Amino acid sequence: MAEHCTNDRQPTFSKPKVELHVHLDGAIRIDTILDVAKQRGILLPADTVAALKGLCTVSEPATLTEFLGKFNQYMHVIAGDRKAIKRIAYEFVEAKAKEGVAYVEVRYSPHFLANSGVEPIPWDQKEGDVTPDEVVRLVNEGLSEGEKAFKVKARSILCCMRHMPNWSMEVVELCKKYRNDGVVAIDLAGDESMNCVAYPGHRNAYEEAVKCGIHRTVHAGEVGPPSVVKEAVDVLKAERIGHGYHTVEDQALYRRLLENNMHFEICPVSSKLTGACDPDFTKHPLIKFKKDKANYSLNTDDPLIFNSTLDTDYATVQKYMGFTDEDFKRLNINAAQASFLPEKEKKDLLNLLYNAYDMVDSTEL
Ligand SMILES: O=c1[nH]cnc2c1ncn2[C@H]1C[C@H](O)[C@@H](CO)O1
Repeated sequence: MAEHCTNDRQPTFSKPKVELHVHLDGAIRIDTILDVAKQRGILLPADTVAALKGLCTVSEPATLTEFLGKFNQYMHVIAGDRKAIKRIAYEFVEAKAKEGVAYVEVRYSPHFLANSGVEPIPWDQKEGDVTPDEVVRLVNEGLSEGEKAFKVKARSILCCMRHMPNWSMEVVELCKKYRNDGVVAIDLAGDESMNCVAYPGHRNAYEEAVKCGIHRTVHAGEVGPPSVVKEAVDVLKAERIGHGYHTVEDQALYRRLLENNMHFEICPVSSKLTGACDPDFTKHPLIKFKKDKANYSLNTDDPLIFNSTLDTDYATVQKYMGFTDEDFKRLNINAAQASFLPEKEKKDLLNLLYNAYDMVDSTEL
């Protein structure tokens, strides 16, 4: 995209930000993929940053299915490698610090990074000994070391995958096991255009999450119809909606979610390049969300694949949707309020934002 952020200019919104929707495996550095491939003796179809970037990124609007295919290019390099898994988590926090993020919730599928105790073994890997459980421990370690090194608060969300309902119960068990080690919620990601209705495996996992007080978000209404959003809210008891653009096509549902102050995790650049929304940003549903004072955040989703940074998203909505600094403050405060942090930590985060934004309290906006 033409309006990409470069490091030599001021960010669109230079105050501390909160990011709630970003995939760890969609946020890996290209040079790290090359480096790990070299170390592991894995031959890639490209051996320079520029060439590999060409294979891993989408620059023109595609479909969600085509976009998800990009993960096939590199996931086998990182999956099943303990050092690499920890490294991508650590480097992720470093990248967020550079973007001015004060708090981030990063999500991933533990099964997609494992090569043992997962059926089927993903990415055509040979069986090894890195289980989904160990993946979570390694990511927790990388995030926690990153937090200390880069002064960014980082928590994680574990993803169930739409096409893999048999993994979901284990995902919620991992959320329970690691709830005191940085895991704050469960998510349901993957190809909503192919699996519209959540399988019983997902429903059971979310029921268990409700029972155990595990926070819940669901990818819904990204490319799928409003009925997926309705199911996410009414059946899976989602507390936040990942994307949710197509909610606006069901007036009654949209009104209800506005009244209930449902939080939408909006990813502008992603929504164009996955074909989720009209590529003309001046027709984006976010304009309606903004007009209606909906509760939403701005997020990168998969910065590796979109060749973007958080600033790309901020610059896009500033340029095409008239977002101002006041709008950015308001949406970041909403993001902090919708975060899955415990109340005391949420309050601290909100105070950090109020101070940085020269605000006394939330009633100012
Ligand atoms: O935008 C997305 N929609 C649905 N699924 C997604 C999106 N971005 C990434 N994913 C999938 C692919 C990843 O491997 C997985 C876990 O992070 O989640």
